[in-house]
Amino acid sequence: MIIGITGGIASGKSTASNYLEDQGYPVVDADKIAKEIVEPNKPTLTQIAEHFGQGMLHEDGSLNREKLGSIVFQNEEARLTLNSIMHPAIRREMLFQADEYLKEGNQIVFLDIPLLFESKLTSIVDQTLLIYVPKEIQLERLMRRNGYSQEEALSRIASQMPINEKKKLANVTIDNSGSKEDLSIQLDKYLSNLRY
Ligand SMILES: CC(C)(COP(=O)(O)OP(=O)(O)OC[C@H]1O[C@@H](n2cnc3c(N)ncnc32)[C@H](O)[C@@H]1O)[C@@H](O)C(=O)NCCC(=O)NCCS
Ligand SMILES: Nc1ncnc2c1ncn2[C@@H]1O[C@H](COP(=O)(O)OP(=O)(O)OP(=O)(O)O)[C@@H](O)[C@H]1O
Repeated sequence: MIIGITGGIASGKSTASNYLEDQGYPVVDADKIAKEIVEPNKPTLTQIAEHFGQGMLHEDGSLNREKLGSIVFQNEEARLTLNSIMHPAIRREMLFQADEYLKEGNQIVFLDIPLLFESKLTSIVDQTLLIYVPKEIQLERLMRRNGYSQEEALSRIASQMPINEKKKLANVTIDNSGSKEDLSIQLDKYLSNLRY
C-alpha cells in the first residue's frame, strides 16, 4: 500500500515523515529526490542552466537554490517551466524507490510529496494523508524556519494550492496546530487504524 503524505509548505510533512521513519516505516521524500537530481553534472541541472542561464550555478557548478527560488516563486511561468523540467524525473525516481521498498516486503510505503494535488499525482498512491495547519501558523513557522520576510513566505505559500482546498481533497487529515508530541499521538492513532 502506498500512502501519499502532503500539506502546504512548512505544514509539518517532514516532521511527520521523520516520526514515521522512527517507527520503522519507509518514506520516499520528493524534496530529497528533487535535490539529488540537480547535483553537479546531472542532466536535469544542465537543462536548468540551459533554460534559466549559467547564472543559476555557483562557481563550483552546484545549483544556486536561493537565486532560482527567488525567480520561480515570483513568476508563475518560470515555476511551471522548472516543474516541467524536474517533475517527470522526480516522479520516476519516487516510483522506483517505492517499488524497491515493496519488493523488500514492506506492506506500507509513504511518499512525502509537497505538490501531490497540484501535480495530479494522486493516481500513484492508494491513500492521501494531509498534514494540516491553518495559514497563519503555516506563515509563522515558515518565516521562523527559513528566516524569510513575510513577503517571501507569502509568495511561496501563494505558489501552492491553498491548504484549505487540499483539506477537501485528502482522504485523511491530521491537524498539526498543536505540539510535535500532539502530532505523534495523532499519527499513532492513524497507524493503529490503518487497514491494508
Ligand atoms: C526552487 C528551488 C531550487 C528552491 O530551493 P529551496 O532550497 O529554497 O527549497 P526546497 O527545495 O527546500 O523546497 C521547500 C518547499 O518549497 C515548496 N516548493 C518547492 N518547489 C515548489 C514548486 N515548484 N511549486 C510550489 N512549491 C514548491 C515545497 O513545499 C517544498 O517542500 C527548489 O524548491 C526546487 O528545485 N523546486 C522545484 C522542484 C519541486 O517542485 N520540488 C517540490 C516538490 S517535488
Ligand atoms: N507541531 C509543531 N509545533 C511546532 N513547530 C513545528 C511543529 N511541526 C513542525 N514544526 C516546525 O515547523 C517547521 C516546518 O515543519 P516541516 O519542516 O516538518 O514542514 P514541511 O511541511 O516538511 O516543510 P516543506 O514543505 O518546506 O518541506 C519546522 O521548523 C518544524 O520544526
